[in-house]
Amino acid sequence: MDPVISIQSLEKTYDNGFEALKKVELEVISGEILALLGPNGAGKTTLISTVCGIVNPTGGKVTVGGYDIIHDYRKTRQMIGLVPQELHTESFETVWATVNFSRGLFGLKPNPEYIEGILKDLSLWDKKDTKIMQLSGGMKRRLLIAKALSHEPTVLFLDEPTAGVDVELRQDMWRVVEKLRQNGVTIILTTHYIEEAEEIADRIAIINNGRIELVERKDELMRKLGRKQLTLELREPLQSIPDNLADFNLELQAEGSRLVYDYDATQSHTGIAGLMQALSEQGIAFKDLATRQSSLEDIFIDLIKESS
Ligand SMILES: Nc1ncnc2c1ncn2[C@@H]1O[C@H](COP(=O)(O)OP(=O)(O)OP(=O)(O)O)[C@@H](O)[C@H]1O
Repeated sequence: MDPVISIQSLEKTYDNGFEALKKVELEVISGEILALLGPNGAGKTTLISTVCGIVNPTGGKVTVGGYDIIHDYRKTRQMIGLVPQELHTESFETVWATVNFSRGLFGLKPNPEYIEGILKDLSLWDKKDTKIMQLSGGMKRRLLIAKALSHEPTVLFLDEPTAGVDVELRQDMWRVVEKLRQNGVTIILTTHYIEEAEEIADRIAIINNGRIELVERKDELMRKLGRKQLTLELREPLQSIPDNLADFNLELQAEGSRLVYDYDATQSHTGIAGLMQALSEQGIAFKDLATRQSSLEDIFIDLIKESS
């Protein structure tokens, strides 16, 4: 599959000497949704801003659609839409004028039908004549997306799109993202809500301390690193874990009334059959059982812990 963005040995050292990106390598596949995850200060915004031409790299090479972001910056910027974290203007302009103006900045002919469609998708159509300064916080976020889409980009960056937004806006956003994906737009998003990435991303990239730690298809990542837990609610509480169960990775919880077994779901022998037999030999009966698959969030936390 063709990469639409190719990042090679990308480095960014800020003026104060801080190395925010350290030889970052990443390829973004055309038409995918890539979630870029990482703790605060990991370098997510720096990476996005560099690809978008807002931050100058100090080393390496980035191409978008085959064009170099420095030598062919006009071409690459034309292809990219960026939804930043916040809108900084308190303008007297109307929503309609602002979004059309954004499109004009890219030298494109006016396309009122297209802009109308975006505003409708983002539930902003009835605010088209409202001045920006009169919009609520949530509406300003919607406007940021409309502006980013005004020039019909083929690559869209969303930096923390759902931080602090209400459920309705979140749902609207994901509906728009889904529609864009169906139209072949490539989407790169950063989020602290890992369950969101789990829901919508095709691939996950994890960045930590300015380095890409891992890039993997989401389902593959969950399969490889996902662990499972079996929880048994015991009929009678145990004081301690009996000796014949010592080989199993067990934990006693809830004052001895709950036994939790951690196992690797990818192994052909999970040990569950053996555990059941050992329990029955000990006369330990249970009244209920449940299994739980580790979430992307669990995996993420473990990976970050390991690498720091
Ligand atoms: N202009 C700057 N000058 C010096 N250091 C900077 C500058 N901008 C960012 N940094 C530092 O670079 C590192 C990466 O910042 P960046 O904003 O890219 O992280 P992030 O992953 O987006 O974090 P968050 O999740 O908090 O938004 C941080 O340690 C930050 O303090």
